[in-house]
Amino acid sequence: MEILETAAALQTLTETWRREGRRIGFVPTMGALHEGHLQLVRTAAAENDVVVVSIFVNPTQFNNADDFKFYPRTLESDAALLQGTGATVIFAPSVEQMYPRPSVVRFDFGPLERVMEGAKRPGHFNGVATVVSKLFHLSRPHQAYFGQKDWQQVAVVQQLLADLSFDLKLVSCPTIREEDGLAMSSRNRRLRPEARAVAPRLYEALQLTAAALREGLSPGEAQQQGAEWLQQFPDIELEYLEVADAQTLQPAWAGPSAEQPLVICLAAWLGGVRLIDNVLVE
Ligand SMILES: Nc1ncnc2c1ncn2[C@@H]1O[C@H](COP(=O)(O)OP(=O)(O)OP(=O)(O)O)[C@@H](O)[C@H]1O
Ligand SMILES: CC(C)(CO)[C@@H](O)C(=O)[O-]
Ligand code: BAL
Repeated sequence: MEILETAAALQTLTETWRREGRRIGFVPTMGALHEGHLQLVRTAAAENDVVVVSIFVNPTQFNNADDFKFYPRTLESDAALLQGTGATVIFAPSVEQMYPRPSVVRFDFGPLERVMEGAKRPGHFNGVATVVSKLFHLSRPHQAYFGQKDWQQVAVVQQLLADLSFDLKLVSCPTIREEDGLAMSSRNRRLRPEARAVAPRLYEALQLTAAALREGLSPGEAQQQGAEWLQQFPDIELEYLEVADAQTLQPAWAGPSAEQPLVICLAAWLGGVRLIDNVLVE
């Protein structure tokens, strides 16, 4: 499995693949790979002829300098993990390759990014949309694979595809969890043991909130119950826990229905590490 480091090299390769009529799957990542990423790659390999996996810690989507600085970078072990998953090529560019000059185009996703991750991480989705657009142009995928752990990101990228008429399909894949329920995340490896021990409570809080909704509590009441339950864990500093329409991500006013599935999303700090998770309530 080759590692390409320049935009030109990837473009040449994907141009050839397109000419040969090969179906291209694409999995964008920021590296520090875990089983969640590997599942995306395996799915992409099963549904396409060739698979590009990008590994790039994208500076423009970080609004916190320390988060960017301490984001794990483990290219060598990532390449080893990808062996046998069906990845054809790794694209691991430098910042200069991706941003030969500072980008000035700005994306505004309206109400979609005025909530949750968009509200708490100003500029985050502009950075995601910028880099994802560039990566789509370079990898020329027929299908791109994203994880539902980043539910809002999937909604934003769907909007991006529609607004800019990208000719590719977004495939969103289920969240892969540790045995104790914690959503796999590259940032988990930065958790200190005390924080790691309490981290599964995040998923438990989401499940409790989902159960409250199913029992007939209003979204507001269920949300409050989930947030209050988390208060018993002093190592968890909740940033938000929100019950939202699963499509529009706007705050939900009624319980789940066939027409309006809901998503419960949260973000929390555990000893300096910020984690997110969500569950769908249909
Ligand atoms: N546990 C998971 N299950 C399924 N997909 C996942 C999981 N974790 C991440 N992904 C997906 O992998 C892709 C790359 O994500 P990324 O490299 O940011 O990993 P990450 O583990 O989410 O890291 P972090 O949350 O610490 O930034 C995204 O589409 C993301 O949604
Ligand atoms: C899609 C992505 C690779 C863009 O940098 C990133 O936001 C991520 O890892 O989810
Ligand atoms: N998985 C989302 C990337 C980020 O947190 O910046």
